[in-house]
Amino acid sequence: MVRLALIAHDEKKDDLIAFAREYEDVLADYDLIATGTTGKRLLEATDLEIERKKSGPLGGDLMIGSEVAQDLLDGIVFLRDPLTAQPHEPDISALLRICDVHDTALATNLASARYLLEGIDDVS
Ligand SMILES: O=C(CO)COP(=O)(O)O
Repeated sequence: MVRLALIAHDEKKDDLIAFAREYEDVLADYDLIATGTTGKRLLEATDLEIERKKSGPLGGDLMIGSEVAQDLLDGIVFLRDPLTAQPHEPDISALLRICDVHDTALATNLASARYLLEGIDDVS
């Protein structure tokens, strides 16, 4: 089964929720994980089952990065806020880097997130 991580910074959480609602039928067939607050918001807004990790600033990005390092994840949709400095920027960079190390599909905006979902069935 496809295992996908969903993450959004605060300014992007509404966008991710709208995206998850739009693709809810597709996402319902996936094994989903999310960082803490993103997961909470998605659980409230959809009927999806989601395994919640720690909140991003408390290590959630690193927990998801650990799954990437173990080749447990097929892809990540990570809607970053490019206009706001994040206190845990090193953790974010680590997650992006380990995706490149392991050639794990990573979408950081809605346009690429659509491509990722449309293509992920083919590669998994
Ligand atoms: O900060 C995040 C990603 O870097 C997301 O964390 P939350 O989903 O807990 O807000």
